[in-house]
Order: sequence, then C-alpha cells, then structure tokens
Amino acid sequence: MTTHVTQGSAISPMHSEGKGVITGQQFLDRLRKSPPNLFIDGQQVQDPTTHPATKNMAASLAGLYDMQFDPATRDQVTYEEGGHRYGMAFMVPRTKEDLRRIGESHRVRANYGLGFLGRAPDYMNTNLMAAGMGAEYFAQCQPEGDHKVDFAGNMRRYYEFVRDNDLCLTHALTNPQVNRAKMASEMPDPYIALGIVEENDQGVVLRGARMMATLPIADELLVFPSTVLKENADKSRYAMGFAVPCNAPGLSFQCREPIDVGRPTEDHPLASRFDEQDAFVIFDDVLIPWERVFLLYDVNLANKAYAGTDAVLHMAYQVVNLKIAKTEAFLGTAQSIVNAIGSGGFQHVQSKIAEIIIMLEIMKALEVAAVDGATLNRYGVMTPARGPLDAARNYYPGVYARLPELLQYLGASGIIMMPSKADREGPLGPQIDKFLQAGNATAEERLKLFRLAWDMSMSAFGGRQSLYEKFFFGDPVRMHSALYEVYDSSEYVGRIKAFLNRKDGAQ
Ligand SMILES: Cc1cc2nc3c(=O)[nH]c(=O)nc-3n(C[C@H](O)[C@H](O)[C@H](O)COP(=O)(O)OP(=O)(O)OC[C@H]3O[C@@H](n4cnc5c(N)ncnc54)[C@H](O)[C@@H]3O)c2cc1C
Repeated sequence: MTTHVTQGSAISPMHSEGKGVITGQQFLDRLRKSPPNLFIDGQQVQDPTTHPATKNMAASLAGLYDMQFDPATRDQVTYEEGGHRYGMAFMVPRTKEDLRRIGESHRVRANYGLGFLGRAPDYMNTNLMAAGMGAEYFAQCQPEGDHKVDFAGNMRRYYEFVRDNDLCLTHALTNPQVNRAKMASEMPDPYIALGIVEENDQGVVLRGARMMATLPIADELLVFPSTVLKENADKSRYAMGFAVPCNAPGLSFQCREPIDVGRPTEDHPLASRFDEQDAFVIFDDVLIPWERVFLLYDVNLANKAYAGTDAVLHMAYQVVNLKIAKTEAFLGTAQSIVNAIGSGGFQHVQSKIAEIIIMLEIMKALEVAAVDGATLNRYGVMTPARGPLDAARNYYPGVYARLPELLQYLGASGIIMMPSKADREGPLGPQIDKFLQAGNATAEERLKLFRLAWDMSMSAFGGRQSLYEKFFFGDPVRMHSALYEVYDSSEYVGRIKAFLNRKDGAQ
C-alpha cells in the first residue's frame, strides 16, 4: 500500500470555526472546499455539489440545514445554550420533556425526506451526544506504546467540535464480507479488515477497509467502536474508535452505482432527492491524529462501547421516530391511492390500510413508552427505556417488507403503468390526460402519486430501502439473539414455577 503517513499533517487540528448551526449554503460551501474522497464509476468526484450523482443529495442535505433557520421549523430542530444555537440532536436531555423535544425534532426532520433518508446527520449527532457525555467510559483504555492519550477528553472534545461546527458525519462499523467463518486475523491478508499498523508521535496509522458507510457525502467519518469483533484476545489491532475527515489522505470511499440517474423529481420523486449513497471505505495507511482517537486495542471495551455510553439507546430513539415518519408516509400514500381509484369501499382494501395503521400505532406506542420509562443514566443523561426501543428495532425490520407489498396490492397495475413527465408532455399527452386521470384527480396528479408509490416500493430506490430496513441497525438474526441474551424473564419463569407448584382448591 502507498504510505501517506508523511502527509498526515494534512488533517488540520480540531478547532471550532463556528459556534453552532450553519445554513445549507454554508454546508455546500464547506463540502465544495473540502470534498470527501468519493469514487463513482471509476472516477473521483471533484465536487459533490455539482457531480450528477451527488448534487441532488447534497442539495437535500442543505435543505435539512436550512430548516435550522426557517421560522416554521427553527425552534423545533434547534436549541439554545450559552448564547449559541445548536442542532437539537446535540442537546443533552436532562428531563423527559427534553427527550420529547428531541423526539419531535427527529420526526420533523424525518418528515422532510418522508422517512426515507436513513442517515440524516441527527443519527450520528445523537450518538456523539451520548458518547460525549459518557466519555468517562473511554478513560479505561490506554494505548500499547509510550503514548499517553486522554481518550475520554478526546471523545468529549470531539462531540463539542462536531456540535460547534454543525458537521455532517457518516460511519462505518463492519469489516469486509470476505469470510464470515473466519476472524479478521485469519483473512488472506491481515489488513483486509481495518487494523492498526503502528502508533507514532502524531497518532495511529490504520490500514484495511470497512464494508459500508451510508451518506459518504459528509464532512467526517466516525468509526465508533462496534459490536462485531470476533477476536478472542483481550487486545486486538482490530479494536478501535476514532474520527477522521472524509478528505483525509489515504482514505477513499468507493460508492455503489448511483440510484439518482438524473430523472426529473416528478418521475423519480425519492431517488432524485434522497440517494444518500453507500460506500465501501478503504484506508490506505491513514494517519489518525491522537486527538481524534477514542479507543484502541481493547476488544471488550470496543464491543461494549455502545451499551457502555448508552449511545445505542439514543440512536434507537432517533430511529423509532424516523420509522414513525416513514410509516406515516406509507399510510398517506396508500390512502391517497385508495382515494384516487375509489377502492376504499372494498373490505380487503380497508383491511390492508388497517395493517399499516396497526404498524404505525405500535411504533408510536413504543416511542411513548421509551420516553415514559426513561431514566437518568450514570452520566446524568435522561435515557430512553431500553425495552420498548429493543422491541421497535427488532419489530420494524421484520414487518417493513409488508409496507411496499401493501402498496403493490393497493396500486396494482397503476404502479407500473406510469408514463413519464416527458410522455405527458409528448404527442400522446392528451390521451394520457384522458385515460390515466383518477376518480378524484387529474392525470398529472395521479401519475405523481403513483410514481411516489413506485419509488417507495419497486424502483431501485425502493429495493435498496427494503435491504436497508433489514440490516441498517445490524443483522436481524444477531439482534434477536442479543435481545434474548439481555432480556430478563426470570420473574415470569418464577411465576410459572409458582403456578405449577400451586396448591389450591382445584383438583
Ligand atoms: C443499505 C445498507 C446500508 C448500511 N449502512 C451502514 C452504515 O452507514 N454504516 C455501517 O456501519 N453499516 C451499514 N450497513 C451495514 C449493516 O450494519 C450490516 O449490513 C449488518 O450489520 C450485517 O452485516 P453484514 O452486512 O456484514 O452481513 P454479514 O455479517 O456478512 O451476514 C451475511 C449473512 O450471514 C449471516 N451471518 C453472518 N455471521 C453470522 C453469525 N455470527 N451468526 C449468525 N448469522 C451470521 C447473517 O445472518 C446474514 O444472513 C448498511 C447495510 C445496508 C444493507
């Protein structure tokens, strides 16, 4: 591999240029000035704000940033502290009311993308808030060599750095899917999985790859300790937690084939706006300055970091709110289709809409229960209850596939017979207007609606969403196992035992 260690100083020291929220334009300017090292179709993206595959997503992110200044949403998505205004996901909740405010902010921001923007910046921001508050957790770790590092201070300062500059973060947790029967150290090359090459006075040098980073159109990559290490040893070169700018020397993001293929928003209403991209992340001897390192070598600490800081619960709280917004979008679209073609009188149609309502109400109830059962954690952070959030993040991936399926059942041929905007404006326009009108809408309105349903459920965009919902919070199989491991059912086991041994009047 090429050595970039000598160029390591290219990563500037962390300092806060700003103090709080930025506008969409400021976000775009920053992205243009320091573009992430993205590769698409064999070429490096010079400017993600103008590249055809990324410019619309960059513009959509800018729209999210602008919500922080829009009088209609400003107070919902930002908060004030010490004379500065910050994004709401950075707020440290001290009360249940604070948690409710944060939840509302998550939903307002999620509605902007109808819940289809999986990794809007709030996801990582809320992770950092919890990690920053739980920074003490990282004080337990020390590097191998002579370098004494204040990991806890680094974590805390990094949270403040991201908050103060209103940065957009992506993250990458899993190692390449080369051979899941083997440990990272047993691969054909010890640096297929991301590993530590050396420590030096400037920082730590990393080599290898990570499998997936959604939203690589970002300022920084966070590799927060993950729970996927299989190493048996207490110490491992594969255990780490750090952050790095997405334009760091030696760091590359190999993006998947774009889903935004340049069609008008009327034709591809979601893909043309919210192709957040997924990238394979390659580290070619990347130097991570010490101030950006949070944990090294300690497998046990790495594996338990999400739980040890409660970051997982705050992230799951963002997720449950996001999924509420997404389910509401499915319900709104499904009901609009039914209204459009006049099928609402059929009993099985009502039953299909009812299925969506039930999913939505379950998710809403779990959100309420998570706040209701919230408690202050050992770092003084009001933390949503684990039980309802575990239920939500295990429930939703299991039922999600039914949502696009229901749209297909309700829309039937309408979801495929959708002439494009160009067709509508072409020679057959008058016929399209006549034959493809809806019971309650013009052909234009009807086609826009059905194209949205198609992008939700059948297009390349919809297909990726189906995969995303299965895996974005982890492998559902292992998540179920984890739930089995942590859930305390001893009270109920005891009750059954007592019942079996009960001596009562019945014979
Ligand atoms: C669209 C999309 C976006 C994503 N975005 C991100 C992101 O932004 N950041 C990020 O870090 N990750 C992201 N992920 C990755 C996600 O975290 C993983 O997909 C998930 O953790 C599963 O890991 P894997 O994909 O490597 O699957 P694998 O671990 O390779 O699993 C493949 C199959 O083997 C089975 N399997 C493998 N090992 C075991 C085992 N030990 N026990 C039982 N079964 C096993 C699995 O059940 C599955 O059926 C994304 C994934 C997708 C699909």
